[in-house]
Amino acid sequence: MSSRGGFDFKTSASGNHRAVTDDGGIVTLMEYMGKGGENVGDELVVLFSHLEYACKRIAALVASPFNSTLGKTFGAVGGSDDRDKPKPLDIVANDIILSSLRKSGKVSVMASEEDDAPVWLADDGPFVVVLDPLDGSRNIDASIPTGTIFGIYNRLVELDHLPVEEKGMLNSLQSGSKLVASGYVLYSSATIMCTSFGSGTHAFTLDHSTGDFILTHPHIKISSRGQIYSVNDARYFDWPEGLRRYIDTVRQGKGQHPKKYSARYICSLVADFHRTLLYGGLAMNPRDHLRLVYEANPLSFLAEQAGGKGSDGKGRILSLQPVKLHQRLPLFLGSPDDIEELQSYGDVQQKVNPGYEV
Ligand SMILES: O=P(O)(O)OC[C@H]1O[C@](O)(COP(=O)(O)O)[C@@H](O)[C@@H]1O
Repeated sequence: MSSRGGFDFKTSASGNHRAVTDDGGIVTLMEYMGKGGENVGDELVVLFSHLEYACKRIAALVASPFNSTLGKTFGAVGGSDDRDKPKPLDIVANDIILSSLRKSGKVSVMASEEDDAPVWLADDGPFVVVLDPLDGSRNIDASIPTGTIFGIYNRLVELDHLPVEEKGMLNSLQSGSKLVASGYVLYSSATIMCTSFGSGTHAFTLDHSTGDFILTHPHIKISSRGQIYSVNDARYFDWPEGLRRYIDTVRQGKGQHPKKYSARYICSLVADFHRTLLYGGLAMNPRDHLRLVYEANPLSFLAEQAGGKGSDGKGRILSLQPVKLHQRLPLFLGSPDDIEELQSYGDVQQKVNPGYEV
């Protein structure tokens, strides 16, 4: 048994850790963040308690028998013709999170993949939240896993004097290296919140009987190499030469790691990344598709905190300065040695993007 952050960690025969209190009890997310654990500060705890509540509502919604109607895309929402139509689930998820963050009083601005511009919430909110409320929502009707991705920054107080629109935008365009915390919530057979406050990556599993997120995966360590690559393989003929050579090499077991790699692709970023964190290897989307602010930065932060890497195929994601809120880029996440080997092929970013239909 070892001790970290005020809690003891028991190691099972399989090598997994489980956090326990002195009296053998379990550790909830709120306890872990609080004074007996990481002590991240009361304001962040309040923010997380609201985010946690919102994500539990989304978890219930994606598992609801009524979401087969809710999940359908009805085109633009908001016009008078749309008044009685159900909203797509990613818009509903966005509304749920916005309302929770507003109630927390701890968020000055929220920038969401679903909104054209950041939404200013409270002048004195200490934090900025960027998020993708329901990634992978195209999978909902087949009950394939989806997820919420979020990043949290401090409000830049030196910008307080600027007009709301301007300071909202500049606060939301902070570099990933300034993240205070980030995370995702995976809605799958289990609902899992995986998060980092800058000292390791930890996953908490929702206990539906109590409504608490329980620490189940403290200090996740991604293996230096894996044996799995995750990519939309049907795009092979649109890939650049370097990426084709890399994938051809590792699937034949002729790479630096002399093992034949296997392919896995759920086409739901949170699920593909979660598997990669736990099993190692690479999760990638080589075309300009995923968003720097809402997806690449928060997930790269988690990858690095677990000992892995987040790259755009050339260099470190967290060192990039976002210039546009909805900026898209190629994304490669995973085991450090696998990412380095991939980058050594040079030409791995997909330049052509012909507009795929599925
Ligand atoms: O079509 P591709 O290139 O395989 O992209 C799939 C990726 O797109 C996503 O569905 C996100 O796309 P959206 O932001 O358009 O929903 C990810 O969950 C998934 O990893």
